[in-house]
Amino acid sequence: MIEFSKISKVFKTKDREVHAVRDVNLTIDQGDIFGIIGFSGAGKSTLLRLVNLLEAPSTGTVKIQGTDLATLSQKDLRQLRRRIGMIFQNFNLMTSRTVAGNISYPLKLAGTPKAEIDRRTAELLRFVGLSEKARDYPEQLSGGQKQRVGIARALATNPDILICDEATSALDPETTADILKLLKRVNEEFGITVLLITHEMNVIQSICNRVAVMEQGQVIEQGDVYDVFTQPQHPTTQRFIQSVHQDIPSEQILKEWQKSGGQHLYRVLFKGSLTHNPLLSEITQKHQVPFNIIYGSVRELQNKLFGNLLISFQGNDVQVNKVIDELSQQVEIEEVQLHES
Ligand SMILES: Nc1ncnc2c1ncn2[C@@H]1O[C@H](COP(=O)(O)OP(=O)(O)OP(=O)(O)O)[C@@H](O)[C@H]1O
Repeated sequence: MIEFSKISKVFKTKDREVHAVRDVNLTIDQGDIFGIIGFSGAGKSTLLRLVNLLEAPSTGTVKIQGTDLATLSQKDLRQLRRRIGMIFQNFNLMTSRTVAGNISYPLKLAGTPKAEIDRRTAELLRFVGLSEKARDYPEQLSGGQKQRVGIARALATNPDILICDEATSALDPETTADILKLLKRVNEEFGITVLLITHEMNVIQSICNRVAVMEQGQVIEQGDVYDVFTQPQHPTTQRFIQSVHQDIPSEQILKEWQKSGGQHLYRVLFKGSLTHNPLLSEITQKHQVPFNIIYGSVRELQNKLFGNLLISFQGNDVQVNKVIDELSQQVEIEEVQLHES
C-alpha cells in the first residue's frame, strides 16, 4: 500500500550536497506495523516526510494505494493527507486549546458538522482513556497523556495510515510500553497501517511485524521482525539486536571459562517448534558427548519462540563433530571463535 521505488533525496546547501536517502525500495503492506530503525542521521525522518510529500523525492516514486504521489493535484494531495495521521516525539499539541480542542481541530478544518465533531471527539477520548481530561490543557498532562492526545488527534479523520516519528523517544520505559500497546490497538481494531521510525530496537521488538534498517540513507536490511531478529545479516543490525538481546557473554566471562578448561563452544539457534524438541539431549546421548550450556535464553517474538544457546561439548573431536553434523541438519549452529588468552 505504500511503495517506495528507487527513492533518493538530496539536500543542496550552499557549499555541499547531502544524500539523505539513497535508492530506497520498500513496500509497506496494508495492516503492517512497519518499523524503520537507524542511528541519528540515517535518513529515517526524511523518508517519513516523503510519504505525505512534506518533501518531494529528488528521484524515484512514492505510491500510496497504487497512486503515484507526484501525479496528484494540490487538492488531491490535501485529500490524501487526511488519510494519513501523524504523531511526533514532542507531541506538537496546541497549548492554547484544551485536550478536546486539540482532538477536534482536524475535524473543524475538514468542515465536519458540530454534532459529528462532538460525537467523534468523545469517542476518541474514550478510546485513548482520557475522557476525564477533555477540558484540561496540554500543560496539565504527563508526557504519556500528551501522546495519547496526539494519537486521538491523528485518528480524528479516520486515516488509513498512521505515521509515528519517534513517538516514544521522550517517554519513560513504562509509559513507552503503554503507548506501544495503544498503537497496537489502533492497528488491530481499526486496521490502520502503522509506519514508525525509531532508534530503539525494543520498540520494533514490541509491536512491529516488519522492519527496515537504515544507514547513511540506505536500507541495509529488511524483512519480517522474527527473521531479522533471529538471523541479522548486517553488522549494524547485529548491533541493534545486541542492544535488546545480548546473545553472547562478555569477553571476561568467556576468558574465565576458557581458563577453566572450556573448549568446543558453539552457538545453537532453535526456532519455532524446534524449541519444544529434546533434540540436544537425544543427539548428544546418541554419540555419548556430554554438554554444558554456558549461556543463553529462549524468548518469545511475534508469537513464536526462539532459543539462542551457547553450548560447550565435551569429549573427543570425532564424537563432537558427529554431534555438530547431526545438529546442523535441524538447527543453525556455528562455532564461537574465542580469542587466544
Ligand atoms: N532540510 C535539510 N537540509 C539539509 N540537510 C538535511 C535536511 N534534512 C535532513 N538533512 C540531512 O540528511 C541526513 C538525514 O537526516 P534525517 O533527519 O532524515 O535522519 P534521521 O535518521 O531521521 O536522524 P535523527 O534520528 O537524528 O532524526 C542528515 O545528514 C541530515 O543532516
